[in-house]
Amino acid sequence: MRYLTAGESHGPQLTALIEGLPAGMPITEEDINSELERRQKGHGRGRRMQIEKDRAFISSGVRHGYTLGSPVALVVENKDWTHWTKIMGSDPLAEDEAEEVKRKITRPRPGHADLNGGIKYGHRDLRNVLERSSARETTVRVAAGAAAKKLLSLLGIKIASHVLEIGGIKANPANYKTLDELREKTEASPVRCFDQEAEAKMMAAIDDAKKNGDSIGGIVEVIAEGMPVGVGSYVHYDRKLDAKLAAAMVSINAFKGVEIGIGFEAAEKFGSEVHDEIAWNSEEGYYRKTNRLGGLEGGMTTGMPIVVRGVMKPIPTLYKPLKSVDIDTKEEFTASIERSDSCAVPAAAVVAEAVVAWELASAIVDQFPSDRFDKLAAYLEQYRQETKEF
Ligand SMILES: Cc1cc2nc3c(=O)[nH]c(=O)nc-3n(C[C@H](O)[C@H](O)[C@H](O)COP(=O)(O)O)c2cc1C
Ligand SMILES: C=C(O[C@@H]1CC(C(=O)O)=C[C@@H](OP(=O)(O)O)[C@H]1O)C(=O)O
Repeated sequence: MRYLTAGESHGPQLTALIEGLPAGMPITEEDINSELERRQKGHGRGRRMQIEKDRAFISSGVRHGYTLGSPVALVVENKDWTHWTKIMGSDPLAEDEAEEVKRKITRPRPGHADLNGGIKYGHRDLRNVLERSSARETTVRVAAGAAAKKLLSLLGIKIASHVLEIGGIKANPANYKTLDELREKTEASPVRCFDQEAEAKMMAAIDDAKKNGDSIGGIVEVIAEGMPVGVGSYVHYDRKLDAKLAAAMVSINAFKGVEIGIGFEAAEKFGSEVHDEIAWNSEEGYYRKTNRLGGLEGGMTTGMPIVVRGVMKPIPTLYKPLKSVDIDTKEEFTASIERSDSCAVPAAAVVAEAVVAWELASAIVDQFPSDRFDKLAAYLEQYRQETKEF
């Protein structure tokens, strides 16, 4: 399975084009819209989120609520577009109006793609870079992820995400019995945090950063339960599922690191404290007595919950701006900004959930017979039984 996205932050629309969803899988716009709504929430978001009301339109590949096996295209309109029709229009501009219409940007923002992208593509108007490098694109990544989540849920695989840390405030380890309970608690939290004490402190930290014209980052965690054993492969570097998950997480705007299972903590432990002992019973088949390796060994699923964490750097656009250099005059300047998020970690947790869902669904579709959804579901059921008795 694969997907591409298109669209500029202030252009008319964003699109995700998905190939490989099995035919005959039930899906509705509501399945996608509920995920889009989750991504828009979170304490610390800026004024843009008050303008947008993200809704997906399924423009192809689905008929009467079922996938056709043909490419699925998902379109989300940018409501802000109405304010940018001239600035972002595709029609050529008359020479005398060009400069004033374009809202040309010659001042690259530290921490953004502006300068590198301008140099690479030869754009002296850095708007041509920032329009696409903006995290607005994560809207349609979440839309594609929603289709993947639907496939997973129909195959009995659950996925959830939550925030572990914001601006140095750490949540106590989430203590939950089921993923549904984790989800219920974190959905109700303005920072998607299970620990209510930490939640209050995180919100205060976001408010403080905003008051000081600054921004903060944090850590999110994604957990998926119910993956069959042996998804992914050890035989080639590019078939290892842990590698795909790591790439997917770091591909999210502002994500700078990934951990699987106990992650970096493994560096300070003995092997006997890290590796998960293997056991078997007739009900579950093989299982691990612990899950410190986060459901992945040798680039394949173990059948235990998949646990992936990602770290998001603080948002780069600051009301207390950093210094940079104007690419036309080469003079130093201090940037002035109109609007920005001060913390988008809660929203990024939803994006992380979407990209992990995509990689898991994709690995399943690529590994098992999947032209037809009913055949895939039946095959997977049989495979699960076989792996239990192996
Ligand atoms: C959900 C989300 C919202 C974001 N909002 C902003 C924002 O309002 N302002 C900003 O400067 N960066 C924001 N970012 C981060 C930038 O898009 C990102 O740092 C930039 O494109 C450079 O990419 P890099 O940090 O991955 O190198 C956001 C990221 C995510 C995931
Ligand atoms: C629009 C979204 O996030 C945007 C991501 C973003 C950036 O630089 O990444 C900058 C801001 O956009 P604008 O420049 O229009 O104020 C955020 O609002 C979104 O998440 O839907």
